[in-house]
Amino acid sequence: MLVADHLSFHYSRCDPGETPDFSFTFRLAPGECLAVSGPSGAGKSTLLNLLAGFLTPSAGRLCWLGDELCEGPSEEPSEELCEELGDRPGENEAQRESEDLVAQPPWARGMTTVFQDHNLFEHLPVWINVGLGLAPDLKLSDAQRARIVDGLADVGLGGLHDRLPGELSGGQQQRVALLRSLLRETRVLLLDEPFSGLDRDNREALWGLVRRQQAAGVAVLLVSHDPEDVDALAQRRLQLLDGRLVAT
Ligand SMILES: Nc1ncnc2c1ncn2[C@@H]1O[C@H](COP(=O)(O)OP(=O)(O)OP(=O)(O)O)[C@@H](O)[C@H]1O
Repeated sequence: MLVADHLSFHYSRCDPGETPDFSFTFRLAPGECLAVSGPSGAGKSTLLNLLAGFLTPSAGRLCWLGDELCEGPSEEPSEELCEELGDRPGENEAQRESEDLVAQPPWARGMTTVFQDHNLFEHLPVWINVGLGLAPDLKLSDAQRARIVDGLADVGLGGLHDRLPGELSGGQQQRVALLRSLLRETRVLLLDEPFSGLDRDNREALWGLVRRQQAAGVAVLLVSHDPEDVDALAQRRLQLLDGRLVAT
């Protein structure tokens, strides 16, 4: 279970009132897909960046199956979270007061993020871009090479292994980026509008890959405005309003 308990943040360069004080509380089970929507500027990217560890919260806690990913210095955990973690309320209070923030770096969190921009390596061919998701040193086993070939075929890029990203359309680049993330061993997948601009066939193929991850126990947080994507994948949905996640 991924548990965010009053995970809080404020952009320090912003005046009070200019952006909300963000405070995120939710849980996400292994194999579950939670969809998050909200108006532009509501804080969806901020939420993903806090979960992934690219932003540092000012308070609150983030845990995966009792493993502390991030613990803020001042916030006392809710009774609900204590129950989940087997702590007693107040038990760690003295210790927490004397500590600074404890946060695991992004690479240690077991999370994979697919951003709206594709983040592909422009000088490397498609199959290597995908392979980097499986083995950063590119020492790929035969089984891993086969997964790349099968995965590229699954997302309709079967003949394009050796192309450079600049030789692909925007939608094709998006599929390469998504495939790279979906083939990675991960426990939480953070998806930021991952299917926008793709046609129905390609979206369905990618939904299939996400569902396969869920079946393997990967928890998915899907930021999307598209009701079809949400209906296809999400078991639960929340809205982001005024810096808080609320039931839709
Ligand atoms: N680096 C930053 N410094 C100051 N304010 C920021 C920064 N990044 C985002 N913000 C502000 O924080 C708020 C939330 O931004 P965020 O990008 O998380 O929203 P979003 O819901 O992802 O928006 P969109 O749907 O338009 O991508 C906005 O008011 C934005 O202007």
